Amino acid sequence: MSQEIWADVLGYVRKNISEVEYHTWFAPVKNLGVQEGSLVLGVRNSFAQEWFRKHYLELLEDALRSLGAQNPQVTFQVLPAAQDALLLPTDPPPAPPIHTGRAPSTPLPENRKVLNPKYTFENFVVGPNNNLAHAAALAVAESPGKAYNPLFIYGDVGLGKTHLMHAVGHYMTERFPGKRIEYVSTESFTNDLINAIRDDKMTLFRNRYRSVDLLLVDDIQFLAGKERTQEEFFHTFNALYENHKQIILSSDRPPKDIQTLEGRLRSRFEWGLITDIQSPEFETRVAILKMNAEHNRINIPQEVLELIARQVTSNIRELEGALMRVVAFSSLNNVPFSRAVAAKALSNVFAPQEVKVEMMDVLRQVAVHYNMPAEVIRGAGRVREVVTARQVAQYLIRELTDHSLPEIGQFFGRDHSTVMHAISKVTEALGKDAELTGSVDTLRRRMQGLDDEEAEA
Ligand SMILES: Nc1ncnc2c1ncn2[C@@H]1O[C@H](COP(=O)(O)OP(=O)(O)OP(=O)(O)O)[C@@H](O)[C@H]1O
Repeated sequence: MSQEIWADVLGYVRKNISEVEYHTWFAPVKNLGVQEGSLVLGVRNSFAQEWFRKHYLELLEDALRSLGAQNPQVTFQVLPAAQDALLLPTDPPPAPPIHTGRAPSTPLPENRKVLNPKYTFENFVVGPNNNLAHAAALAVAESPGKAYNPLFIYGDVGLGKTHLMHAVGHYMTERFPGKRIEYVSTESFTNDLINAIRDDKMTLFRNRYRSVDLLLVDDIQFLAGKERTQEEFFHTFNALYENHKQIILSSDRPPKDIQTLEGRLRSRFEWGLITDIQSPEFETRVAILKMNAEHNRINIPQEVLELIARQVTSNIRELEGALMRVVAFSSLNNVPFSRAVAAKALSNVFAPQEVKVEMMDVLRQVAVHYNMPAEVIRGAGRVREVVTARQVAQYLIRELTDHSLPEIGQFFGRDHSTVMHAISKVTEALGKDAELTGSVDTLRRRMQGLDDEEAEA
């Protein structure tokens, strides 16, 4: 996690100094972690150490302040191995952290280059919001070119489309060493095409994209309106498809909603399987945070993770960012994790939750939604509709309030295991039962004070 803090600091620094300065001074710096609230940076020699103290200390402190440090501290240490090195060419920046323990057996350098090491199936938390997309991706990884071709995954930003595509790539690299994988965004595909036309290198371009075993194309919605690219992609698609090579496409919307997409491409996109990823529900968000914390060996209490999961509800990239902020805040201020610390760390980024939802609020809303008296929901009735409303109420109370399972149980005159059962019933049905999923979403929005228009913005 200290790598993420450092990445954030570097991002801040980069915006405030010139590129030349950045590469000369910051690229060679080694992040040595946060110790007792102080960011420790390894520099090459004592000259650099002095230079940093004089010229960049304030900037670094500002960067830490933007992460929530109240009394920002930076310490510079001269790296032993580099003590006598001159200020000569810089090291490459550190590789992104690799979270998975398994390394590909015979890694293909080019595959490794294109795939994010973090984006594996092992690191993908499966929930009702993404289980179909996950299952489809796994099926494709196991029998590429045979299960579903193409596999078309769509969903809003930051929900794991790229992660799943790369996971198939990693899986294939491990299972079938020697297979060629190409991952490309639609934008890069377009740029490559433009360059190939300009430089008269179309044969090379075609060979590159038509000789792969797995082609992953991100953000295919950007094909809209690009006729020449669509034409070329059409031929690429056909060549691969006819040779039973796997194609996976991602988009922010289903093919039928991509405007100005040629009919022949649209119909091809619909040949295989179209699957979507929805926003994760509370339990999945907590599970994702938990996995992230464990990978980074951070021991963070469940209740703190739950608070973060309540703040960030739709985008997983932002959810991870929020965890990073909480970790940064607590380590830079040298205070242990707590709900209060987390709330403070996130208060600059997210509006504090204005209304504190109470159990009774949830029950009332559920009663209105299902058109039955609140007391009936709380009562002992076993009629199916009543049981469903009761389970939804318990599920939402757990998600939207801070009450524990025994407290919720008491509120309904039941014990905590009944509540646990209700929650797992609803969790199981989400994504499968459209009516129930719709009810839960509507109720959640209503209670978070979002009307539908705002929620979609
Ligand atoms: N189910 C999941 N389990 C664990 N991490 C996830 C999951 N889904 C998404 N993530 C993480 O969330 C971040 C965003 O995911 P990703 O980049 O795949 O989103 P995306 O849908 O491709 O977004 P965009 O449309 O912006 O490209 C990544 O760090 C990814 O690892």
